[in-house]
Amino acid sequence: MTKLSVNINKIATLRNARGGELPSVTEAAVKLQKFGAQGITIHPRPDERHITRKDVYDLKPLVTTEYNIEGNPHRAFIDMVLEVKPEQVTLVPDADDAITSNAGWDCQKHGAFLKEVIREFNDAGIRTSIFLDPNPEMVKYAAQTGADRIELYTEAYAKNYTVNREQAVQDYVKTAEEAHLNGLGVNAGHDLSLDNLKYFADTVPGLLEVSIGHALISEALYMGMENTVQAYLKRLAKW
Ligand SMILES: CC(=O)[C@@H](O)[C@H](O)COP(=O)(O)O
Ligand SMILES: NCC(=O)COP(=O)(O)O
Repeated sequence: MTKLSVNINKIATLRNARGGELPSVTEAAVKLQKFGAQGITIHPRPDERHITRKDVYDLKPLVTTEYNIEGNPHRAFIDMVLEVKPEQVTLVPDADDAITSNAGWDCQKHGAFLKEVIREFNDAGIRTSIFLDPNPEMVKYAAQTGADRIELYTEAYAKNYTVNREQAVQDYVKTAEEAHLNGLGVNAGHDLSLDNLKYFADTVPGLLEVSIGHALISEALYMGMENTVQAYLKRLAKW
């Protein structure tokens, strides 16, 4: 079964537009889980443009499914995650000024650094996942870091899905297969949507979790949160 973790960054983007508490990030997290989300993902960025440090702590007691915190492991991020102790941390090599995540790790180049950081999270009992481009060659280096999982960066898939979906998914299948051979679990995310999710989940072997934010929160504006979460869960169902 592939779990649906809803990324609520965009709820915070909307809230921050006015500086108040509407819409509430915590209320959204509670409702999304009630409507069937099997996890909540956030990506607190250093400039707090959407999720703030306060949100990270406020959400902890309210996420009763699986709490996944994404980010670039600068010292302040590492310390916050160690304090909050989510079920999973996803390491993403974002530049501080990146508009959104735009690349996976070069685990060959940054292997020693990742190994050190991942040991800290492992010691605290927090599952680790590292954001990776669909490149099977990179998997053995990812495995050497001691990470539990990889998260496949699906922007290229989403972009090419409408052009040629068989071709768009190929490298993801190969990378997932290589990950399984190396004992790594496989997550995926970025620009997944109601349109492109089903084919990806049906085709990539052993997909444990998808984290979806931008499209899901946008679709919820039209369809409502409950209908939207249910529609995503249907795309992930195997029967
Ligand atoms: C790690 C990842 O894939 C991202 O999709 C990210 O969580 C989205 O961040 P923004 O919401 O800041 O674009
Ligand atoms: N890890 C990916 C994520 O959390 C959400 O990405 P997106 O759906 O907002 O592109």
